[in-house]
Amino acid sequence: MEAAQCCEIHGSSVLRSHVSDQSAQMNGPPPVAGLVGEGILPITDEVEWASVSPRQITTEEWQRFEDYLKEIFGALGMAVGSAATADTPRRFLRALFDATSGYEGDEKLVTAFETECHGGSDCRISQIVEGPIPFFSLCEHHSLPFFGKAYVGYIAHEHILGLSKLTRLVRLFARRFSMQERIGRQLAESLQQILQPHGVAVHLEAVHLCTQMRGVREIESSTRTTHWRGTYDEDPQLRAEFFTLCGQRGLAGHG
Ligand SMILES: Nc1nc2c(ncn2[C@@H]2O[C@H](COP(=O)(O)OP(=O)(O)OP(=O)(O)O)[C@@H](O)[C@H]2O)c(=O)[nH]1
Ligand SMILES: [Zn+2]
Repeated sequence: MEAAQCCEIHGSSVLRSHVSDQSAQMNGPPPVAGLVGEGILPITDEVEWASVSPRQITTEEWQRFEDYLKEIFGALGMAVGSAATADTPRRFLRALFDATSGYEGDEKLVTAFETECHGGSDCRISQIVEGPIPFFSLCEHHSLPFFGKAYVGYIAHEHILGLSKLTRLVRLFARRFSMQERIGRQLAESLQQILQPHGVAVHLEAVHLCTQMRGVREIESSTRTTHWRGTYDEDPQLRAEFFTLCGQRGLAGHG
């Protein structure tokens, strides 16, 4: 289905972003890094994704956190101090820091290309759908993982995004303490802002360990969320086509 009035690729890079270096992340105390603010991203010709509130953990704080964890793990029953567990607090902290790297932004996130859409009926483009994009997040209620697949679609107007940037955008928002609904909303809102497309569609399927390994201990169900903007909001046929393009790959983690 031809979904909207639009475009062919014109070819110039028009949007760029910048954020701090993350290369030292896995090697001990984390570097100072920028924090992308909650919600909508500021989009201008020179996109700045960073520097809202740096994540700063000093060497002293890092050591203190390791000590807290050693005490907690020990109280829970871990044989702390054995050859196998001596570094567990440090590993755990690093893993948490890595899992929340979305707060630091992504310096390679935004490269968009101009299209030739001028809104005329002779200028049309169909849906662009990327997925499944695997993601991992931590629920902010229990700090336990939830993970699954994201599908992101849009109908371009004057700009399209480099395909890899859709994956980067999913990970930017997922790799934080979050909620599934928020990740979907942030994806929809940021794409709307970056590209000002005719429409945006976001579908997430995930399983939440906080409902599987504890609490209700429900291991069969998954959680599916959708967010629609623009033409998707108005057109059920477009939404149906989006799901067809997603391929109905099955439940999170099995697709
Ligand atoms: N809507 C939504 N809820 C979530 C998400 N992640 C976790 N939750 C829910 O957050 C709720 C927190 O509820 P509480 O009653 O405060 O916590 P709890 O006592 O641990 O609740 P139970 O998990 O039911 O045992 C739970 O129902 C979780 O299932 C999410 O991404 N979206
Ligand atoms: Zn939870």
